[in-house]
Amino acid sequence: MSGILAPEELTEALKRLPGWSGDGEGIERTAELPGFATAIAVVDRVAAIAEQLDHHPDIDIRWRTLTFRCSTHSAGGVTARDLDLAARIEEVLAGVS
Ligand SMILES: C[C@H](O)[C@H](O)[C@H]1CNC2=NC(N)=NC(=O)C2=N1
Repeated sequence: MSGILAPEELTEALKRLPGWSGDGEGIERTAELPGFATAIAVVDRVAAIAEQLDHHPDIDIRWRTLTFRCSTHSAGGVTARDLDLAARIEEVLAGVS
């Protein structure tokens, strides 16, 4: 089981995740894609990764703007699993924009 990150650990981790911000409650990033179809393709790839990891982000879809929010519901905060998921979301975004 991963535990909730200490505030200093979270601050350090966010330095390695440009574009992501957050606090003990969750981390998030917004990304604007070239269009709606691309945004949905990103959501589809992230969904496959989330199923693999058994760890799922909250996703807000507004036309071509996506907001991903990662927190570990069962732990009530941000854990290493959220950092891993955020890094994987970054890989997907890097592949399309
Ligand atoms: C049973 C299953 O492992 C849990 O419900 C998982 C699924 N995905 C999850 N995703 C996130 N973000 N937090 C969780 O606590 C969580 N729990």
